Amino acid sequence: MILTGPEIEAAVHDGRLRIAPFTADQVNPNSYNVRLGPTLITYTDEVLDAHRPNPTRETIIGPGGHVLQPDELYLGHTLEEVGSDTFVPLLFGRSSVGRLGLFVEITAPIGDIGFHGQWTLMLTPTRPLRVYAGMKIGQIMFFVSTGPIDLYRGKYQAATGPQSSAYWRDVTKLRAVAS
Ligand SMILES: O=c1ccn([C@H]2C[C@H](O)[C@@H](COP(=O)(O)OP(=O)(O)OP(=O)(O)O)O2)c(=O)[nH]1
Repeated sequence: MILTGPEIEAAVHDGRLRIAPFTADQVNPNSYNVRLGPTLITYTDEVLDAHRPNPTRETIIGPGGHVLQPDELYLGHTLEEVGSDTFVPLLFGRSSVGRLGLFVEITAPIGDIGFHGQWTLMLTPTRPLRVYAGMKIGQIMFFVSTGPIDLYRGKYQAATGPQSSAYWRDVTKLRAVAS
């Protein structure tokens, strides 16, 4: 089951859902529109290494916006902190943004129950596209869960701003367990 707009609003008011900042005009019939935050990061190495941290360069989107280039992966973030200890959040693009050829996530729309923070957006344009900080870029849906809840304690908890891949932490952890 998916939360309807009025139920999203009710859940924010009674604390089952945390969206900060929250405004009623971002509520959709069955999702909440999230806005693009001002910070983008891009990887600087030509070849990325899944087993190591990869260096990044930061760009702050100015008042005139910033043109995203195809063949580049931009990690952006939501302005809002969104999370719930009750519901399962799923992030998608907005249709109007998809119609401009922009993907806002790559194969990983699922949020964990218990994750709280700004969401990292994986922005990949299909052609050059000027984006603006504060634009309503994506939407998050909330699913009712069933079964006991084991809250998220993962690598991206309490994220502020775009988070580069911490996959390397999985590898470090595996090596520590193996040794
Ligand atoms: O596009 C997305 C998808 C998810 N998240 C957040 C919410 C989610 O709860 C958290 C972790 O996502 P996931 O479980 O897919 O990451 P992981 O690579 O499995 O890391 P972990 O081991 O921390 O779970 O990242 C984002 O910021 N952006």
